[in-house]
Amino acid sequence: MTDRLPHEKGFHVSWDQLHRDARALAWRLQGQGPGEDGAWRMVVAITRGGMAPAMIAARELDIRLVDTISVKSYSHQTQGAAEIIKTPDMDAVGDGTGVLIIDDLVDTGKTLEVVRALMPKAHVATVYAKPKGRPMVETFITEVSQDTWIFFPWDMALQYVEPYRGKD
Ligand SMILES: O=P(O)(O)OC[C@H]1O[C@H](OP(=O)(O)OP(=O)(O)O)[C@H](O)[C@@H]1O
Ligand SMILES: O=c1[nH]c(=O)c2nc[nH]c2[nH]1
Ligand SMILES: [Mg+2]
Repeated sequence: MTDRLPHEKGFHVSWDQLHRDARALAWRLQGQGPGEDGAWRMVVAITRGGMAPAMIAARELDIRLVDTISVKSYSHQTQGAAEIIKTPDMDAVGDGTGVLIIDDLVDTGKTLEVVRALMPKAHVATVYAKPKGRPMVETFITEVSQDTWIFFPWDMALQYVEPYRGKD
């Protein structure tokens, strides 16, 4: 086992940055819904990564109806087939009109492929997007290259690093 990750680039996101970017996403979505005054009816967070940005966006957009969909596809950084293991309340979702689906990021788009099939009329928004999955998302904030791994604050901890001098 190596302590280096098999990805060329890392994009490290702090809690503060995530909060700012999720609020920017909400700002972009505000008034774009199909309801009166462009309101959205409901938020569906894709667990687990979508829950933090969904909570922040729901707060900013004053949406009280929030549900989750659980999709399992990655084990660490290796992807398998995407599978829905828990659906939201489909009576509330209906055909998806006025529903905002929120995730932290789209990478290959496989997760969103199965989510979209369940709620075809919903609006899909992610905070971050990689080029391959970008066509699966209607609204996003920041794009990173396909060979970048995004590190989220819930997967990291502050730790001591050696100064540059003395490393070699
Ligand atoms: O576009 P894709 O290639 O499908 O990848 C994107 C998905 O992968 C990650 O979730 P993951 O399945 O790792 O689960 P988690 O949110 O519970 O960490 C991320 O949060 C997205 O949901
Ligand atoms: O934390 C993560 N960062 C990523 O870049 C990514 N891509 C798929 N799934 C991911 N999870
Ligand atoms: Mg996820």
